[in-house]
Amino acid sequence: MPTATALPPAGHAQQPLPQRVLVVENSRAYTSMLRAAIEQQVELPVEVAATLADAARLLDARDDWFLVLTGMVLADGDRDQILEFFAARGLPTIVVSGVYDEELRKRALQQQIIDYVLKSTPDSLDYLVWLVRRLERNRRIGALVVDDSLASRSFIASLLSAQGYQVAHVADGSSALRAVEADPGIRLCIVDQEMPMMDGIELTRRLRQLRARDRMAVIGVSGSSDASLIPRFLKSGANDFLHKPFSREEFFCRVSQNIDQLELIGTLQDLATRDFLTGLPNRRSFLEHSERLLAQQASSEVTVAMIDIDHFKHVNDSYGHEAGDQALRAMAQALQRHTRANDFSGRFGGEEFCMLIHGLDREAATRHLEALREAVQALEIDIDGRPLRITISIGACQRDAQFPNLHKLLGEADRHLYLAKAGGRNQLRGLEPG
Ligand SMILES: Nc1nc2c(ncn2[C@@H]2O[C@H](COP(=O)(O)OP(=O)(O)OP(=O)(O)O)[C@@H](O)[C@H]2O)c(=O)[nH]1
Repeated sequence: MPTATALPPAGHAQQPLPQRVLVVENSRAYTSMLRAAIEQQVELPVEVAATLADAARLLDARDDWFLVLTGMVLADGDRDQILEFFAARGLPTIVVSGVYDEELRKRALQQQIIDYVLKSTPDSLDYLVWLVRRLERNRRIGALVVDDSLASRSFIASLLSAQGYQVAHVADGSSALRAVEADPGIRLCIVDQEMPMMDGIELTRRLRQLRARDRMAVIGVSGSSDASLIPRFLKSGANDFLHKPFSREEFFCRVSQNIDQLELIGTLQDLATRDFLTGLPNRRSFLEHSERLLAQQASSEVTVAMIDIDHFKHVNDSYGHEAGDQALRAMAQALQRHTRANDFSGRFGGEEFCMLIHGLDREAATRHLEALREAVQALEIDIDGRPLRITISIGACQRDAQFPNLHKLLGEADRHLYLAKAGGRNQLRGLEPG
């Protein structure tokens, strides 16, 4: 039986995570710049202590500390005492030092200190802001270490845990494939090459069949001096490669860079597929997703609904464009609340929304859409103390032999939407019996 030591499942942090950052530093000018940068750019609360005694008092007073950034020149402790003080508390700690001292840097990095940053470099503030944001986000990212050597995988897992990741580790390729299949929260896999049964390159190839490069980073590791390993790993779908032995710093830089890249791709994908104002999928995304859902649900009942806010021009004209935007956001939230787990909705454009419902017959789909219409009618949107009410008209169409594809369904739903408007608005058309 393979040895598989899985730490808590990755990617499912339910409880609110600690948010507070402590800056321990005696230079007021630097402290206030650092505090402002973290509070404004990362939006985390920051508190400041000038001495170890201050730090102890603040740390003891609450239990929601996430991170410490400490200087090395404090009135009540020398460098060793400072390092020991924070190491003993077990809090993730970054050393921010005024002078470069190679000996101190080495010692600091051995003490489970996350990083040693020289504050005199011109971009140290930017780097620290990036680092704090990275560590904050890592806590919601699952990482998997695959290595048949317990010592090696425990070491890599401990490096990742120190950077905040939710880490699991397994001893072989088959367990790794099962873990990734079971947990969509795993976004990083560190894969050793030399493993019996399935080597790292083969595992990477199989991992790629489960999850694409833009959803999970795979980093190969090996102590072998075989120069062909790196290109073979990369050609099999790895994002990067690390040669053993590597330093903690190199490991951190490589992993962070790969995760940064995944997040950047995610942001670009969001920009391309989400509507900026409401956060709902946009027209293109709705059409693509619906085509896929329709193909998958070839046999079940499918309803397409076009939903349009009534007299929306009047909302803009009477309350202002900003109020109109607020109404669109409120409408989008109501729509999301009425979108069941396997259904899909989006903003089609302007004040027009759409929904794809599956598995409901005409009667049930009618009840579902009527409930949405009534929920929107009951909304009271607060516009600077003035309540704004809106209604919606809905045109719907169920898939059958006459309307077999998305194009025809949307066309017919749109025709019924027009009838709903012409019939007096605030009503649903298209699902009447007979
Ligand atoms: N505030 C705001 N208004 C928008 C946005 N997109 C479109 N609109 C406005 O939505 C209004 C749509 O008006 P019409 O298409 O004439 O329809 P209507 O007034 O809703 O009337 P009926 O649909 O016939 O009930 C226009 O005034 C657009 O300027 C947006 O993103 N924000």
